[in-house]
Amino acid sequence: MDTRSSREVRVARRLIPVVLVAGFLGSGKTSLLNHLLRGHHGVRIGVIVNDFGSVGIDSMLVAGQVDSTVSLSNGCLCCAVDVEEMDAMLDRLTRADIDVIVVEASGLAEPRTLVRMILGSENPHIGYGGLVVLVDGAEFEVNRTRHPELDLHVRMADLVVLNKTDLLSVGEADAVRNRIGGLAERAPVLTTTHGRIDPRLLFDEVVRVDDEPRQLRLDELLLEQEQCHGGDGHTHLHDGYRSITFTSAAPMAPRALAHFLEEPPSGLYRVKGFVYFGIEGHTERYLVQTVGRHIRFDRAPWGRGVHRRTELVLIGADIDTGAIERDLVRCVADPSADDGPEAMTAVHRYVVES
Ligand SMILES: Nc1nc2c(ncn2[C@@H]2O[C@H](COP(=O)(O)OP(=O)(O)OP(=O)(O)O)[C@@H](O)[C@H]2O)c(=O)[nH]1
Repeated sequence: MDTRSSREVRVARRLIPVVLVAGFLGSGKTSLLNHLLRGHHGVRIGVIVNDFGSVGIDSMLVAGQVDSTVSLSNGCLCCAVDVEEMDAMLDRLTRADIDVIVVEASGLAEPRTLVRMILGSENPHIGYGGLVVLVDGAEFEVNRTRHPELDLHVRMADLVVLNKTDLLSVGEADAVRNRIGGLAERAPVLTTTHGRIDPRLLFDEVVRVDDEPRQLRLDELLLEQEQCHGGDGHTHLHDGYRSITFTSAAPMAPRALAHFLEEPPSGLYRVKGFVYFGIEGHTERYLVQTVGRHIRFDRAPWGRGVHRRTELVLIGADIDTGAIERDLVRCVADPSADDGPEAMTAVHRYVVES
């Protein structure tokens, strides 16, 4: 195993991830969205919000996405938008040459409906990017007493962001973190303020070929300013974000790998890369992308001269990298087990045919 950057694993068919940001009223969704829009100038973010006024217009300008932003001025997103309307919005955004779509749910939205909308979308250009649930650390106990459904939202999350920890003592923060950890089970729980999470957890940095000397764009200038003034640039991000790479020249065992992905280790949020199973009739390159427990495989031929091998990038928070490495080593096929093509059914249930 090595620790090369996730950029080095190239997934041939790029899907635009649709990330859902949910959380009770005032939990910090807009703060998180603004943080993403300001802090990640290399990535073109399309946004669907249910209240345009709640997102700083400056930030929208920073992201250069005013034209392709779809705003819903009335009501919560899940009530106002049915699946077809959502698809129309996603179509509009996917045509706008953007890298990631973030849907900010209203504080009263039902995340399950939104997740279904994304998973049920027929748009071939998008992929499920995960459900991020924000929790107001200072108000969680009060809010969950009044709104017991909040526990369920935390349970459904692929990533929980415990926000507003500046308002808590160390002991209070530990207590609410333990409570959330008990609800969220395996989903990573990030502790932060003002929604400042590492954007690399949610989407990849984009490397653009742009060698021309040119003037800095407004967003780049702002980013520079933020970094000069100790703003929320990358240097202040914390919370044990880790990215590790696993490689294997030996084929992987389909059942074992599928099981690993279905029951991911604690704190693991994303897996991406490609897999070589080497089973007769199934020797193509299996591209894999997971968010939380949502798994997707796409098949593609190996490029000419490309070595058949497995290369995975695994991303999470507070993950036990040694244990994950050992788990993956156990997923390498045992030649004496002689897995036949039927073993591939464990993987094929997650294959999306393009
Ligand atoms: N002290 C403190 N205030 C925060 C933090 N994060 C957000 N806030 C403030 O909390 C208020 C609500 O934050 P928003 O980001 O608007 O929350 P929201 O979830 O988008 O709110 P709704 O759209 O009403 O559901 C704002 O005044 C923020 O400035 C934090 O970590 N600490």
